[in-house]
Amino acid sequence: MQPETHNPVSGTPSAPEPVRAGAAPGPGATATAGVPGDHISQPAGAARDAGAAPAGRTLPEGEALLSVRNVKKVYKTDGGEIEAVRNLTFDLGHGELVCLVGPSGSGKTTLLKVIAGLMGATEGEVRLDGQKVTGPPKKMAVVFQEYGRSLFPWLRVADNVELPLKNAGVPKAERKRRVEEALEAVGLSHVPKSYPWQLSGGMQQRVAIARAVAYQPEVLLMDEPFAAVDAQTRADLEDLIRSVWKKLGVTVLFVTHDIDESVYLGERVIILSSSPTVVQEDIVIDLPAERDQLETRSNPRFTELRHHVYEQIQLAKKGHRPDAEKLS
Ligand SMILES: Nc1ncnc2c1ncn2[C@@H]1O[C@H](COP(=O)(O)OP(=O)(O)OP(=O)(O)O)[C@@H](O)[C@H]1O
Repeated sequence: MQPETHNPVSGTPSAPEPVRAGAAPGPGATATAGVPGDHISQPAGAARDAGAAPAGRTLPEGEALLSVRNVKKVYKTDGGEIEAVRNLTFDLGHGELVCLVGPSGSGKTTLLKVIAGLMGATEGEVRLDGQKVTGPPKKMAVVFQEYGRSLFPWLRVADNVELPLKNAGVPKAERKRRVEEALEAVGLSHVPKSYPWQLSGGMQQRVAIARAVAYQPEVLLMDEPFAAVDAQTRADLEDLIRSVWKKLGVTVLFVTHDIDESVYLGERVIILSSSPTVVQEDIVIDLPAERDQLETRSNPRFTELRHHVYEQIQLAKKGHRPDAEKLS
C-alpha cells in the first residue's frame, strides 16, 4: 500500500506530512504547502519532463552549487556488468546540509565517488559551480569512514591537517592560522603534536574532519564518517558537523545508513531506492535549526520524519520503486 505520506502536498500546519523537495505532484503544485520552516522547496517538478525518471529537487540553471544529472554507473566486472546506479538527478544549493540514505548496496558510495571525481559516470554528469566534474575538484573535500586509513600515521595531528594546504600552495602563516582554527573547531587544539595512533577513534575522525575544514572546501562530502565510532562519540560528532556547517557555511552532502542520523543532521534527506538506484524521495527536514540530541530527538516532528524515512527505506528494501511502471 502506498503510504499516506507519499502525497507531497497533504501537510497541514497542525499535522504536517513530510515535504518532498523535488518530486512532481502535478501541474502547478508546490512542495511547500502549509508546512512551517520550509525554506528550500520550489515549485515541484520544475526541471522534470513528463515521463522522466524520478528526480530529487532541482534548481533553476545557475543557482545550484552541485548538480547531479541523470547519473548512471555500471561497473564492468569479470562476472558481467553491475548497474550500481541507474539514474540520479538532484541539486544542492549553496550552504545546504543534505543527507543521503538508502538500503545497503543502493550505490551511495558509488555516487559519492562519482561526485568527488574519483571515477567517471557511465552516463550523465556532475557539475560543480557550473563546471563539469572530470577529476577531483579543488573546491571539494571528502571524509571517509575509514579514518585509520585516511590519516598519515607518521605525521603529527597538525601536520596531517596542514598537508593538503601545503599541496595547494597556501602560504605558511595562513596555513598555521587555518590549522589552529580547524583544530579548535573540532576540539583538538590540545593535541597538535600527537600522532594519530595515540588518539581514540573518535579523535582520529575529528582530525580527518579538521583537515577537510582547514582546506575550506565549497563542498564537503562525507561517506558514513561516523560508522566506526561508539554511540556517544557519534552524537558528539553529529553536533560537531552541524556547528562547523553553520559556522563556515560549507555545503555538505552526508551519506549515512542511519535513519535517525539523517533526520537529526539534515536540512533535507534524499532517499535512494534499492538497486538499480533512482531517487525514491527527496524531503525537507522542517525541524528547528538549533538541534539538540535530547530535545530534537524527542520532538514529535522528529518522530514523524524518522518514521517516514524508515517506512520509505523498508519499501525500498522490499523492491518498491517510484518508477515501477517504467521498469521492465
Ligand atoms: N568497484 C566495484 N566493482 C564492481 N562492483 C562494485 C564496485 N563497487 C561497488 N560495486 C557494486 O555496486 C553496488 C553499489 O555499491 P555501493 O558500495 O556503492 O553501495 P552502498 O549503498 O554504498 O552500500 P553500503 O550501504 O552497503 O555501503 C553493489 O552492488 C556493489 O557490489
